[in-house]
Amino acid sequence: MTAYVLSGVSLPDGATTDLHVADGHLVDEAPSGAERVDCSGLLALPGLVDVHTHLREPGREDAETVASGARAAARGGFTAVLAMANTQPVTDTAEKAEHIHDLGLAAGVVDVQVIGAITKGLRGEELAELGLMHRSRAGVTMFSDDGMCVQDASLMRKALEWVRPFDGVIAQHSQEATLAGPGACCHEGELSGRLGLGGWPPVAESVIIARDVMLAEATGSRLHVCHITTAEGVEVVRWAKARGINVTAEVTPHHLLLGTEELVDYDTVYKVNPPLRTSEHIEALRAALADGTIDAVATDHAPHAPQDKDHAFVDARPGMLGLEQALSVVIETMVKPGRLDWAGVADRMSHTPARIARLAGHGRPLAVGEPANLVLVDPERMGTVDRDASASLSRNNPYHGRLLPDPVVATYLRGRETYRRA
Ligand SMILES: NC(=O)N[C@@H](CC(=O)O)C(=O)O
Ligand SMILES: [Zn+2]
Ligand SMILES: [Zn+2]
Repeated sequence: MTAYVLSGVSLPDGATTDLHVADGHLVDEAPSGAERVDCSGLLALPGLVDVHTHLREPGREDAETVASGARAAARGGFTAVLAMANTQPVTDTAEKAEHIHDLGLAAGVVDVQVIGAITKGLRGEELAELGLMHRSRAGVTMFSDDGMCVQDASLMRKALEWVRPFDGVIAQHSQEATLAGPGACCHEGELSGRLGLGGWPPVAESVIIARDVMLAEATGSRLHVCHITTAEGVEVVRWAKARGINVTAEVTPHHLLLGTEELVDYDTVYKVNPPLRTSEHIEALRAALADGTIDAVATDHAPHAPQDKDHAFVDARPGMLGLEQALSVVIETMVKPGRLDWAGVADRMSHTPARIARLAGHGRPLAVGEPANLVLVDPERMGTVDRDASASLSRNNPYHGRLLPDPVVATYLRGRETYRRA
C-alpha cells in the first residue's frame, strides 16, 4: 500500500483530520483511489523515539536480537530506537557500530541508531573511537558507557570535549560506585534494611549528576542524564538548566510507576539499576516530567534470559523490559491524572528524544511534507499485560498480570505499516 488516507483521526493538539499518505510522506492529497482507513476514535502521535534501548546483539542473541527488539519497539509504537553500547563485544569501534547499524537496516521495522561506548570495553580507562564512530556509516551522535558510570572525572571531561565539534552528546549512567555498599542491589532505605539487601543511596546518583553538569558547563558540551530516579538528581538538573547548562534528562516508565514495595517477595524481575525508589521520588519524577525538567521518557528496555534472572536477588542481573508498555505506563501515570496532555506525550516521547539524539526524520510534527512516521492510538482501551504476548525474546516484564492502558493500534515507518494489532 503506497498511498492511503487515515480518515477521521485526532491529532495531539485535539484537531480531527484526514492524514493523507503517499510514498512514505504525509501529503496534501493522496492519489484518487487511495484506500481510506477509518480511524474515528483513534489518535495519531508522531512515531515514538527511544533514546535508551538494550538490544543484546551481538553476544546475547538468546535474550534479544536487533530484529526481535525492533519488532517489540514497533509493537510499542516506536519508529526509532537508540541501541546501547553494552553488547558483547562492546560497541566501541566504527566497525562494530556499522555492524549493528546494518543489522538494524536488515530488520527494517524501526530505525536503529547506534550508541557508541565512551570508553574502550566500558572499562572507564581510555576513550573509545568517538570520532571514527561518528564519521562511520552508523553516524553515531550519542555515546554512553551505560551499565557502568564513567567514574573518572578527567575522562568524562575529555569525552565531553571530544564530541562538541560534531554536536554529539555524552549520556551518563549516573551512579557513584564508592557510595554503595557491597552487594548494593536496591534503594537504600527502611525496606532495604528490613529485606537485608544492600542499598544505593539517592546521593550516589545526585553527586555524579552535579559533577557532570559542571563538566558540561566547563566544556560547553551536551550532557544527557540516563534514567534519573531521585528527587535530588532532579533538583540538580533543574538548577543546571536555570544556569543555562546544556543538559537533558530521561526517566523510564518503570521508575514512573513502580516503587520499592515491589521488592517484598524478592522477585528478581523488579531488580533494576538504578533501583526502584520510594513514593516521594516517584512524585518528584512525575512532576519534573510534567514541567519539562525531565525532557524525555526512555525505556531502558533491558531483556534478560531466565538463567540470568533465576538467582537470589543479590546475584540476579538488573534490568527489565520496557518497549511494549512504555506508552501504556505514560498514559497511566501522566495522562490519566491530567499531568500531561497528548501534545505533552508527543513532546516527551517523540519530538524531544529525536532532538536529543539529533535524529533526522523522527520526532517531526504530523504535517504535510514530513515522513509518515506515526503511531495510531486507542486512548481508552485497557488490557491485562501478558508477558508471553511479546515480540521480545525475553520475559522479564514487570507489568505482567497488571491491568494497564493498551493503546497501540498500528505503527507506520515512512508510511509502511510495521505493526498492526491482530
Ligand atoms: N538497567 C539495568 O538494570 N540494566 C541495564 C544496564 C543499565 O541500564 O544500567 C542492562 O544492560 O541490563
Ligand atoms: Zn544504566
Ligand atoms: Zn540501560
